[in-house]
Amino acid sequence: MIVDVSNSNKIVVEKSTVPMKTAEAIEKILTHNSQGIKYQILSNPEFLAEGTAIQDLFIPDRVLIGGRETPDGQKAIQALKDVYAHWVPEDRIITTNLWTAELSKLAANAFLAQRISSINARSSLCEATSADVAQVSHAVGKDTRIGSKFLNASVGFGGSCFQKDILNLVYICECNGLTEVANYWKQVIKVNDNQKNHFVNRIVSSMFNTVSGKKIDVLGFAFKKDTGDTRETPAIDMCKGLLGDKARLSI
Ligand SMILES: NC(=O)C1=CN([C@@H]2O[C@H](COP(=O)(O)OP(=O)(O)OC[C@H]3O[C@@H](n4cnc5c(N)ncnc54)[C@H](O)[C@@H]3O)[C@@H](O)[C@H]2O)C=CC1
Ligand SMILES: O=C(O)[C@H]1O[C@H](OP(=O)(O)OP(=O)(O)OC[C@H]2O[C@@H](n3ccc(=O)[nH]c3=O)[C@H](O)[C@@H]2O)[C@H](O)[C@@H](O)[C@@H]1O
Repeated sequence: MIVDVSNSNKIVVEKSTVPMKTAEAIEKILTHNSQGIKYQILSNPEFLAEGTAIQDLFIPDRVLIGGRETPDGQKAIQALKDVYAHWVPEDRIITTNLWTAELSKLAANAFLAQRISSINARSSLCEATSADVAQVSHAVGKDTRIGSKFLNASVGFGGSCFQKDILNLVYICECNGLTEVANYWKQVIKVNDNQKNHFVNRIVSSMFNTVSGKKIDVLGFAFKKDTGDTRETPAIDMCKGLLGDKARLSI
């Protein structure tokens, strides 16, 4: 499609979160069909979160641009950098090679998800020992090396990206023979699944070990606050668990 409408050299920017080496695949396809036109592919992953999209766009922690380490690649990077320079300070624009940019996006999401699984795993321990997980988070997060963000215990992370991106990372690890590393990341998802089951079990046990025939209202079905997005929301798994015990749900 790009080839059909291109009548001069083009820069193609990858914004979606993609498997590593997608830029290479795009480059091959475009170059193969190029009819003399030159294409530069850039990886410019999106880091916005739902609910804060506009703020994240205007004041991003960083903008990441990956491109080829050739003179043409560097020229393309500079062209995109010039666009962002209209509102993003230069020291927040990071430039790398293509593969680093693609992997950095996956790594960032995996890291965030890992923090949530870490605190959620701790929340089970807190329940077993009468410690207060919110106070543990507060105390741990005060260490500036750790930081306080993304340490809220929850019923498990949801949304369309974290699990998909970790599985993407797992796939890359397995393709490169890094089974142990793949297993490490799989564990983040396993802890998340356990957390969702644990929440259902707690509801059931607090309602005299059965929810059969009982009416339960579900408030807040989206995967997090300030969004109407229900993709991969933990509420789906919770509702399935409760329906499995024949609860009557009102959402
Ligand atoms: N939703 C978000 O807050 C963020 C999303 N992203 C990334 O941006 C990308 C898009 O995310 P969303 O807009 O949420 O997803 P979405 O599912 O709402 O939109 C994806 C679109 O791509 C189309 N599509 C899927 N496969 C295709 C194919 N093979 N060829 C052509 N079109 C195809 C779908 O029809 C759909 O319109 C994903 O890679 C996601 O990881 C990154 C940061 C934030
Ligand atoms: O690649 C993406 O799509 C985006 O994925 C996440 O953004 P998003 O999924 O919109 O939402 P988050 O705010 O990260 O929350 C994800 C899940 O983690 C949960 N969460 C978050 C923080 C926390 O402390 N505890 C916790 O359980 C939320 O409730 C939610 O279910 C990342 O935060 C964005 O940087 C990234 O661009």
